[in-house]
Order: sequence, then C-alpha cells, then structure tokens
Amino acid sequence: MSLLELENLRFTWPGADRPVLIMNRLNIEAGQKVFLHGPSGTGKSTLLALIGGLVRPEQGRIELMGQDLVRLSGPKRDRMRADHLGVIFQQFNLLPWLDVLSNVTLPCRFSKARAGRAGAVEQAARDLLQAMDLAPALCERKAGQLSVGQQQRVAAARALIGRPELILADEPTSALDADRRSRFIDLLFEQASAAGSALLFVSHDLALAERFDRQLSLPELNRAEVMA
Ligand SMILES: Nc1ncnc2c1ncn2[C@@H]1O[C@H](COP(=O)(O)OP(=O)(O)OP(=O)(O)O)[C@@H](O)[C@H]1O
Repeated sequence: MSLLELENLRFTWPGADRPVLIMNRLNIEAGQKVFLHGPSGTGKSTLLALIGGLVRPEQGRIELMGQDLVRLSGPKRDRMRADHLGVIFQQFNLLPWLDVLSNVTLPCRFSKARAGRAGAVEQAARDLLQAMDLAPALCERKAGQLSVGQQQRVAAARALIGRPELILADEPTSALDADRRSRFIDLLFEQASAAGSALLFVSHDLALAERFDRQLSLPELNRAEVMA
C-alpha cells in the first residue's frame, strides 16, 4: 500500500464549465520527496486541496494510509488531516497575534496523535525551530513581527511537529532569493527525513527539481489539460 493513492480523479470548481483536473493515477510512497511543477492555473493548488480533504472530487479515490478521503464524513476527513498531514502554505498562514511557539504547537492542540508523537510538545517545538535555524530568542515573539524568511521556517516547523506522514508545501520558497531557497530546502529535507515524512512540494522553480526523489508535471498528469 502506498502512503497516498489517487485514482480516476475528476474535479470541477463550482461554476466552472469544465474540470480543472482529470487524473488517472498518482501514488506517493512513504518518505518520498516529490516535486510538482506546472504552469500557473494548471491546478497544482487544487490538487493539494483535494489531498488535504478541503474539497471533494466529483469522481475518484483519494486514499491516504488506506483510508479513502472521498468516502469519509467531513469530521473524519478533518481528523485525517489533523493527524497525518502537515501543510506549508504559500503565504504561511501563521496566526500573527500568537507567539512563534504557540504557532508551532498548534497542530498538537488539534491532534492527540501528533501531540503523542511530539512527546514534550513545547520542547519539540523549540527543537524544531532551532533545527530550522531560528534564533531561540524569537520563540516568544509574535509571528506577525517576523521577516518573511523567519515566518517560512516557523511554518515549516509547524508542518513538521508530531511527525505527520505527509507534508504538503505550496510554493513555500517563492518569496526568497536563490541562496535562502536552497538553504530552506536543505533544512526541510533534513527534518522531513528525520520525521519519516513524505513531502509533496509545489514550485515553479525548476532549479530545485533535481534535488527531489521524483519530479511530476501537472500538465502531464492531467488529462483535462490534454482535452482542453
Ligand atoms: N476556490 C476556487 N474557486 C473557483 N475556481 C478556482 C478556485 N481555486 C482555483 N480555481 C481555478 O482553478 C484553476 C486552477 O487553479 P490552481 O490555483 O489550482 O492552479 P495552480 O496551478 O496552483 O496555479 P498557480 O501556479 O498560479 O498557483 C484556475 O483556473 C483557477 O481559477
């Protein structure tokens, strides 16, 4: 069994006149680091939203750890997401009024499984922040007072805490210069490997692609593109 298995997927946004995604098959194995690229508007973020269980396809199977998200009730999908997925959003989506530590420990408040795997949650957050190169003095600072690069590393620590099986990252490096981008990938890989997490990383930046175990192109996976 793969960590993630997608089959015969079809998804149309409400109001759209044709599907944005029609996909035969996509499997991701445990611990695999996958790079997903494709031109703007080809449905990369939509695919992440489907895998995250935030939207439902009109057809198909999205199996995470053997559980078909499409058939689960809303609350059970939310539980799967909280327990098994870490997400790094393009705009990071930190809560600006909370301090850094509280932002990082947040997933453990919603998931006993992740809290259990993290152990001493606050110490786990401090360790992850340090591993992501964030100065310890910043742990008590409000997230809204951080630089973009610092916010990005906090968002990565939040995604990693409690060792989720899969981390979804949507263009997390787009605001950084090339050196910082590369350094961020180094740290993210190190920590994802330490946690045993697979990584599905969306980016336009093909210079990063060769560092991943696999490269996927959404137009190639997507029959909707071919049929357009
Ligand atoms: N919430 C939404 N409601 C309706 N249509 C949407 C929504 N989100 C995305 N779309 C549409 O779905 C298509 C794919 O968008 P998506 O954001 O998934 O592409 P993308 O490949 O991630 O693009 P980018 O690289 O620019 O982020 C676009 O035509 C977009 O307008």
